[in-house]
Amino acid sequence: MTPILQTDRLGISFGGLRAVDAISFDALPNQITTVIGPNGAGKTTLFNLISGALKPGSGSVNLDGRDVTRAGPAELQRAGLARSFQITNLFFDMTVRENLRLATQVLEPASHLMRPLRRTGRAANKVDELIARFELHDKVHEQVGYLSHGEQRRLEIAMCLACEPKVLMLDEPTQGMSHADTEETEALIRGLTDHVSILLIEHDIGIVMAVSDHVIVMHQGQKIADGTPTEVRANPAVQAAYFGHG
Ligand SMILES: Nc1ncnc2c1ncn2[C@@H]1O[C@H](COP(=O)(O)OP(=O)(O)OP(=O)(O)O)[C@@H](O)[C@H]1O
Repeated sequence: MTPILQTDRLGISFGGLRAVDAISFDALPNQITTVIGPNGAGKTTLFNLISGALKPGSGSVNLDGRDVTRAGPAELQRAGLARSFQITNLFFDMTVRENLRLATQVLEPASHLMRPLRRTGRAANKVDELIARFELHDKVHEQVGYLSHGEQRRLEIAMCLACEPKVLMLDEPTQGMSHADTEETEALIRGLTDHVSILLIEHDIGIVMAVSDHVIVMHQGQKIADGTPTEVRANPAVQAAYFGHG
């Protein structure tokens, strides 16, 4: 299977610290690829390099067969990469439907951009599809500021899907959620893989084991293991670095 996303010896240093050290991995289409590792391992920095927030010092990133190593966030979005920034992309004084409608605006032809939002067409259909998929029917007219934390985080993921990305990057999507919300979100994320490939950062090993197809383990900037959740959990180097015993 051809990878949807690939990094090749991707790296960056901050002063003398090699925060991401020659990381190569493949993410396959319609799979969940999860990056794990102890605090400070370099996971967020790796995400920043892939999503164009940081320019790499070395190596390359390839998205669906295209070299996107030096692309900025806007160009990466057009190329099919979406990254959830937790709930920071939401407009809290607008309704759920208004938030989704704004996020889907990118699907409108450029000639429509300065016109009032249309109630029909591709973008409006996308809003309806997202409302159904994320089970937001009874929340559509609610102001986002009044939603629960779990609902806000799910809405943020829905908004990332509005531009129909090929790869969705999620950084601890269930952080701060109740147990029930976490289980619901886990199932939801799993269900998204029929449309999108997912790159995940996750600390909770239970979630990692439950949702991942493929796990990449980082430690001190380096990749120390790469495999299925079961393979990675059985790896002595991972147990030593990540679980604190060998
Ligand atoms: N902009 C920066 N300038 C200097 N050092 C940085 C910068 N960003 C990250 N670092 C350092 O790089 C290393 C990797 O940090 P990073 O945030 O990527 O780790 P992480 O695996 O995401 O950790 P956590 O799980 O705690 O979020 C850490 O030692 C961190 O202090």
